[in-house]
Amino acid sequence: MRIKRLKIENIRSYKELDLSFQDGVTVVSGVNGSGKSSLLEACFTCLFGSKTLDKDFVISDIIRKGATKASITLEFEQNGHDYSVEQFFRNDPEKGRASNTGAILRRDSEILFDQPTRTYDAIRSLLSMDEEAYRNCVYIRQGEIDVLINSKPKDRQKMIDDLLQLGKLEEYRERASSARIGVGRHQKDTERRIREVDAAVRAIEDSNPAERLAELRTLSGNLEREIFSLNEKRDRALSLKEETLKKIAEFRELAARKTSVQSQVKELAEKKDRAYLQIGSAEKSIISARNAREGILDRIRETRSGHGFEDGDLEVILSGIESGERSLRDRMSGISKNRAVLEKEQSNLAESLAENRKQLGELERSVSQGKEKLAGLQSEAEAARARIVQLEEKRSSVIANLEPLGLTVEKLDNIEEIFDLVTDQQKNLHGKEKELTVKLSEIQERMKRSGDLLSKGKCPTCMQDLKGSCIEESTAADSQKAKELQAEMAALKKKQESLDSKLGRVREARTYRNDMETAGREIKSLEDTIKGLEKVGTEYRSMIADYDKRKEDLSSRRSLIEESSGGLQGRIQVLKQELEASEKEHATSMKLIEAARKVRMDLLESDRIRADISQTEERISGLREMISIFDSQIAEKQESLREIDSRSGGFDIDKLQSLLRDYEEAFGVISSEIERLHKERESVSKQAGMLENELRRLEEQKATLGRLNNRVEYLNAIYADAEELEAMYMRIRSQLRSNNIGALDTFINEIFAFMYTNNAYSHVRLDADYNLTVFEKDGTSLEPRLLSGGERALFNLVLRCAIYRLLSLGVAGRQAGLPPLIMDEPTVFLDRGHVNQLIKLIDMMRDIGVGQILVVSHDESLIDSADHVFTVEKDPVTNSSSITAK
Ligand SMILES: Nc1ncnc2c1ncn2[C@@H]1O[C@H](COP(=O)(O)OP(=O)(O)OP(=O)(O)O)[C@@H](O)[C@H]1O
Ligand SMILES: [Zn+2]
Repeated sequence: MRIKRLKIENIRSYKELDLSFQDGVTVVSGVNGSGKSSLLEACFTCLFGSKTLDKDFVISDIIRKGATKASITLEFEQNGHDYSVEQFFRNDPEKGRASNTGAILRRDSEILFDQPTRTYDAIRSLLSMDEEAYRNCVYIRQGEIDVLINSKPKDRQKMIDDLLQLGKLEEYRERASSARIGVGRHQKDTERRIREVDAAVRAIEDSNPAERLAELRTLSGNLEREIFSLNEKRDRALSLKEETLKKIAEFRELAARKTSVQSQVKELAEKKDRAYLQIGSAEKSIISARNAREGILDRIRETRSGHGFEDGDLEVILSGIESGERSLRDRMSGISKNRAVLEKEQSNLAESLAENRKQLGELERSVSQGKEKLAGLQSEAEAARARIVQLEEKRSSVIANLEPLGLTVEKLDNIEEIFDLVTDQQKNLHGKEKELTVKLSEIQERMKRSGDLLSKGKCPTCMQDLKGSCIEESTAADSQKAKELQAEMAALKKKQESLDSKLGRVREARTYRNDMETAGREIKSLEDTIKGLEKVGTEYRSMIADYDKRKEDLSSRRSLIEESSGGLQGRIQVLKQELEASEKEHATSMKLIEAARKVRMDLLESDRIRADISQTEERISGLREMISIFDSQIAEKQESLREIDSRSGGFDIDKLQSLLRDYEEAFGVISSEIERLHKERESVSKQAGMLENELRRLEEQKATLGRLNNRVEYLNAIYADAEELEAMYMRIRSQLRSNNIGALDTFINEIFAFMYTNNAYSHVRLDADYNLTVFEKDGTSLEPRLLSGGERALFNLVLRCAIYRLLSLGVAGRQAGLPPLIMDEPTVFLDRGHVNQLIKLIDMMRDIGVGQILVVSHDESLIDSADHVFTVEKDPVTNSSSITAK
């Protein structure tokens, strides 16, 4: 086993640590309390989990104070594989609970186990040691240096046996022993079973089951025979009973038949009565039919003589009358048709007459309208002419008015130009007047201001005297100018007045011109109107003449129509008379036809009645026949009644019924006896079945007995084998042990001689019972516990190194996994000389193949001789340990 790496989180004084280990001797040094032992403990705890805790320690002690989670990971090599163990811890200070929450074992990075107990078992078998062996051999804790020496030989023996794999042999021996004991138990069980089965077999055989079975079978045969004879008796009783029943049934059937035949006879008699009644009513109906027929024949004779056809075939007569009537009807319809044609013609004439009258009326209306219109037109033309005359007069009065204005008719054409000219001149004069007014008012204003100043006498600004100044002069000029302007203004006014009067005349002339123009236009339009009116008047006149002509035509046509209408009327009258005559004739022939048809109907009726009568007579004779059939049937039935009476006379029904009761009782008694015997037979066969079962069981038990005897023999053989095996394991172990003890004794003495530098003791002995004895030079023997502290430490080292040497020889394949040697403060009790020897011993251990040696020590020479040094320090501030490797 080679430790390669250790990782710590929150264990004891370590907050965190990741440390690699090398081969060879590593010395761990540091001041007290720096964390050296904690490092070794961490390795130990990582391998064996919470099993490493001493009785005074709990899990929360190894978790760093204040932390709630902690873990340790140890990587190591064993038998060519890389292993890693991880342990997880959790602390809950509030609940005061801490636990090992998980453990994972990996081989070559693959998880093998992930649960603390499984991991613990796996590590134990992988290292071939438990935590105790590890602590006693691999890892010597501080202060536990003499445990191996001080322990009882028995414990020492167990421990060394374990390390040397002798424990396995003991295990096998124990297994063989418990197998032997198990087999022994089986033997005993089986033997007890044999005794039980044997007793059961004997008990069955003692009760004689075969004999009992034979007895029961005989009994069963007797019962069978008895049942058979009773069954025969019962069958007889049954057949007698059935016979009697049959007779009773026969009697009952005859009685039923009699009743049915009697009711049939009654029914037939009733039917016969009904037939007689029917015959009576039929004969009555025949008499009344004959009377009715006589009546009808009388009526026929009467009608014939009344209409004159007493004799002759009725059909021939009727068809003669009917053909006469048809030709008469044809003629009548011919006349009616002709008459209708004529009447139509006449109504046509009346219509055209009415049309003619209407047209004439219309024409007359048009003529009178035309004349009225014509008169209106003429008066309109008259009025227009009068108006023209009026207008002419007005025109000549206008012309007369022009002269006083100094104008002629010709000049009126230019009156607009004249008007424009005069207006322009007037505007011009207005402009000049305004100019003059402005100038005049300016001057007058100036003159007023100067007058005011002059009246004050002095200039208000410069106080100069105004008399004789320029102002006086200009005021005089202004008044001169004002006079001139006023004169000019007066002239202008005069001119304006003359222009105004001229404009008045021109305006007047303009209205005259307008009047003349309007009158001219009106005259022109009036003349047009008159022309139009005259034209329309001519049209009307010719239209009226036209109408007059058409009126004449219409009147002449009218007289023509009236004439032909008179002719038609005459012809219609003639046709009417003809029709009346025909109708009379027709009515007579219709009456004749009616009478003949009535006779025909009566004849048919009389025939029908005659047929009815003969039918009824037939029915009567049928009914009579039926009555005679009924009579013969009744006679038949009465015959069979007599027969039934004679047959039923042989039965005594009371006797039959008492017999039936007797038979039934006998049947019941026999049946219950049979039932009882059946039950008895059943119980017998049940008992026989039980006995048969018992016999079968006897056979089975005998077979079981045979099997059990075989098994006991087999178990005896196995028991002997197990006993032999147990003894063999014991022999092998003690042989190996004595061999090992011999070797161990030799190594102990060799190493002791090497280590021990004083001269007191000669040698040591380890006997077959693992007792250790030390001998002085003079041969005196001492127990190790009597040695001094330093001597005990020395002995312990010697013993352990001897065991390592033995292991290194490869006991039971152990060699490959030789564990590291771990020592915590081994020099404590040693003097200088022995410390030096320890250094040499360590070298020797490395030479025999202990790959890793881990020593906690302050000793300088030990540190100097180390291959590697770990220096451990604890930071006083964080209270956390750390390690530096050299
Ligand atoms: N659960 C814990 N939490 C925190 N610190 C702890 C815990 N258990 C122990 N310690 C501290 O760990 C420190 C290191 O102890 P350790 O036994 O490893 O010291 P050491 O280096 O072996 O000293 P010595 O030379 O005296 O043997 C101690 O100072 C102790 O107070
Ligand atoms: Zn002035």
